[in-house]
Amino acid sequence: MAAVLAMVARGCGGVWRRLRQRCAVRPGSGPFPRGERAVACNARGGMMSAGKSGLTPWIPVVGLEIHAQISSNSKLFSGSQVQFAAPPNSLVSFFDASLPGTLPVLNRRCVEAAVMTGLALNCHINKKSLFDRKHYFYADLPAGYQITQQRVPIAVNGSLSYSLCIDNKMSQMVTKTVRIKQIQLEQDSGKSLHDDARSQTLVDLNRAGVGLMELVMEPDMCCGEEAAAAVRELQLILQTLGSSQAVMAEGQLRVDANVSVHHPGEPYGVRTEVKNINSIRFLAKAVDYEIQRQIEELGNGGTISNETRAFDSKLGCTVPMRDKEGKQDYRFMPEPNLPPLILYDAKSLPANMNHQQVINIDWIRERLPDLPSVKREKLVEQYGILPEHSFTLLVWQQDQNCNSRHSNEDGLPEFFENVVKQTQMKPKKVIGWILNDLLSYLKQHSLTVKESPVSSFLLADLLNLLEKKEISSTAAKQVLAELWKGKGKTPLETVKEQKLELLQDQKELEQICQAVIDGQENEVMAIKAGNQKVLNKLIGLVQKKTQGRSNPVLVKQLLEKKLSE
Ligand SMILES: Nc1ncnc2c1ncn2[C@@H]1O[C@H](COP(=O)(O)OP(=O)(O)OP(=O)(O)O)[C@@H](O)[C@H]1O
Ligand SMILES: [Mg+2]
Ligand SMILES: [Mg+2]
Repeated sequence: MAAVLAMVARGCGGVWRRLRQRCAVRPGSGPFPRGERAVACNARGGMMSAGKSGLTPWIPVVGLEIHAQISSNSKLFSGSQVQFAAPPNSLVSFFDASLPGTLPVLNRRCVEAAVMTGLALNCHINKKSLFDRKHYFYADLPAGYQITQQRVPIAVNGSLSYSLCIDNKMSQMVTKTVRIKQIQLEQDSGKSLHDDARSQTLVDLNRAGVGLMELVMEPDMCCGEEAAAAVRELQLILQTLGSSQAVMAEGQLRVDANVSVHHPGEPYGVRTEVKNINSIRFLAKAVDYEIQRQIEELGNGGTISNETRAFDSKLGCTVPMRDKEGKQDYRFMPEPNLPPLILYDAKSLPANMNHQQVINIDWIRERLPDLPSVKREKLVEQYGILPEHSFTLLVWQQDQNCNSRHSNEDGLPEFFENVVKQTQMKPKKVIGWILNDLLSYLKQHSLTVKESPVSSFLLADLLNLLEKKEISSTAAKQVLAELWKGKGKTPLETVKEQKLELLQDQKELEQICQAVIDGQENEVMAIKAGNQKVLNKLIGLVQKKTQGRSNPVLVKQLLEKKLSE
């Protein structure tokens, strides 16, 4: 065990600690009742787990398949509208319902979105990709097959870099990379609505035929935290590109987590697949649960079968759904109604070609927006803020996108930049006001940046007063609290109304300092005996007496002078 514990170094240490605490607190009970276990990271960032005996470490392996709904007005092969929560079966064309004689017509927007996503994820874009039929029987799949890209997908061999904090500390971030095996275009299925009361199942085909990108990642991850961080970054990239709104709560981003464990030097273990996880928090929990369950099972002499499981968010565990397709034959065959999808680049584009009829990969590449990683780098370079602060700015924006459905609106980074443009305060100081003060208000009131009653202009105005030493930072916080009430007053008006101007009268300030010194004999003795920390208490008392209107630097000087007399 000691050897395994020594490996807690990077990445998933927080998970390890939580799991260990759970085991320590509830020995022999809970979801993993037997045996001691530990999960830690090895040097390459992988998580290692000791089984029952504690002698043979386990290496968990995690690979994700992600279905991202393409942001498009119409479906992948039909003109039906795409809309969330429309009345059941109100957005269904004859093709979506698989009426005989109907044919697919490929949606250009969906292809462009997949190319954009592939380029953003450093993929090779195949200039020729193929469509296939994947057969399976289910009530919400009227054709009996799904059109997908099994043999030659549109994009292959990419990578996604993502960062995660060690032990939940923003200051200790590591960056990792997961390989993207492929991105394929495919149709979504309909939805089965189970009516338990009447023991019947109803089918809604609104979602049938909506364009999806399936992103298949290589099994490069090793714990729930890594999987969660990778999906977070992917979500932000998709939203930045506009290729998917990626709102998980609306099923626009669904994750299948493949998990296995094996001993070092041995081949990968049999994987189970936890299907359709629709929240990043649940993803992390499902993966970690599944790792522990498999270790437990194998440690007790059992075996892992290649099965499909679901995550029960109420119980916090995974449960079997059905056996995996080792037994199920999808009977893949080429889709006869769709020719190969041909894309061009600047070199291969035929002369005199009508641009409306072709897709030029280079044209799309040139128009890619700045990706989140580039945005973060620019923020750090341009404004000198810490990398972890740039991270918080973008992650907060992402949370907003997911909650507010305005994924393309200006977010926190833009707010920060606008404040910086309008104030003389240094960006390094401005970021503190945004991340500590503004964010806590927004969080408290569950508001988006757009809904903030304090605009970037107002905040800049306030910070200018502070910069010009017209108010103290304590007073600035009071003004911010007032501005937050949204009464339409300017910071200066608020300062005047509440009499928060900095005390300029040095004589008055000296008198107040003297009064504080006279009333704090013990503290004065402590300071004189060399305990300088106590000075802060006296500064605080002066601030209190002046209702935060004194300049703490000046107060410190005055107190020091008086105490040395
Ligand atoms: N031993 C393993 N442990 C964990 N994950 C694995 C392992 N082997 C493969 N994977 C992951 O399993 C996933 C396989 O996805 P892929 O789409 O290729 O096949 P599939 O799950 O059989 O197909 P589908 O679910 O689309 O019908 C990939 O994300 C891959 O990284
Ligand atoms: Mg797959
Ligand atoms: Mg799968």
